[in-house]
Amino acid sequence: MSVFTPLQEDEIREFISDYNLGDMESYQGIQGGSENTNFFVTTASSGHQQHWVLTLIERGPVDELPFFIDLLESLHTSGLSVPYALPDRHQQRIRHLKGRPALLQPCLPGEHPTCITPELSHALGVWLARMHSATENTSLNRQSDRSPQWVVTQARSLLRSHWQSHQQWLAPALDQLADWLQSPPTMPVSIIHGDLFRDNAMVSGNSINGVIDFYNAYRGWTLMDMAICVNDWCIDFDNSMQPRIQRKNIQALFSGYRTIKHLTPSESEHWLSMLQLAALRFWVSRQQSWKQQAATLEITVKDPAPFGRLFRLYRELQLSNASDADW
Ligand SMILES: Nc1ncnc2c1ncn2[C@@H]1O[C@H](COP(=O)(O)OP(=O)(O)OP(=O)(O)O)[C@@H](O)[C@H]1O
Ligand SMILES: N[C@@H](CCO)C(=O)O
Repeated sequence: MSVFTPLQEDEIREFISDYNLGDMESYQGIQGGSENTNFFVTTASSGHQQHWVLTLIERGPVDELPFFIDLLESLHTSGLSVPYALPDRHQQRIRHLKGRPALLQPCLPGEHPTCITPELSHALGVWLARMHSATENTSLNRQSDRSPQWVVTQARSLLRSHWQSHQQWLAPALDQLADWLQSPPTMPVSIIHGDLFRDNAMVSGNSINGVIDFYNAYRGWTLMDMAICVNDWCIDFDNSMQPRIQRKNIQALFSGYRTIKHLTPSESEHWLSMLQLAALRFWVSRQQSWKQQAATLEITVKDPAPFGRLFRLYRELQLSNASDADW
């Protein structure tokens, strides 16, 4: 469920009336999210319908909302389709409803992708490169609360509690990642999405209509965004739940990215470490959500295990000295 704070029709109608969008025609709570309360809202003015998403921010970094509002405004201004916060008639973008910060954003058309093709992967690469180019030289800044060091520290703690059965291979893998982070490589940075899974993209066929849910965005390695996308979009799991790398989709994602941005030798050198870090990041965060939310039946908790298997696969590739050409 994702309507944590129910709203009455009158409350939504009054909220919408501050935006000069005409009459509210309909509204509907959105199921499926796990962080915030979202409603689809349709307005009509002079027979022209428009579709919006009303979000009540329930948790997360509320103090940092101005960063997210500025980021989305900046991406929107750069021509990227994102849910920027619409200003009301008083030029307020962040408002309050039922005691929570509330935003009204355009509803992006399309669906979350299910079938990932090389063409769609190429389009994703282009989209990522456009976002990175748009933000690399801005003053926008935010530190991640899930930094690489945080990921390794949390993983070591989980190794002692929930992941003891992985001790033999995982302990040295974490030591190696920690060593790598002791002298982090110099690689390009920008504001990155940080969570661009399939369920944070809206697509039609092989086109990306837009990207949503920027609440994990921060200034960091652009290669991390590539790795997060590859791990969700370009990996399938076979019948025995083992990860299978979809190489054509990875190549297409990179070729799309390269139409706008170059990759540096340092990025090529550290790609396998970045894939590991990205897999570990979500193995850790899903395991923590599992612990925290197992008792909350209303929230769908995603299975951490696939990211553990993926991290292990990358570790084995690293130990076998696999070159890019081998996989
Ligand atoms: N601007 C938008 N345009 C179209 N659909 C949207 C938009 N915002 C949200 N949605 C829909 O609502 C769903 C939940 O939104 P969102 O992912 O932002 O919620 P959340 O609670 O932060 O969820 P989670 O963190 O679990 O992804 C999305 O998967 C999408 O289907
Ligand atoms: N995309 C994340 C959840 C939201 O951060 C995951 O699949 O674990």
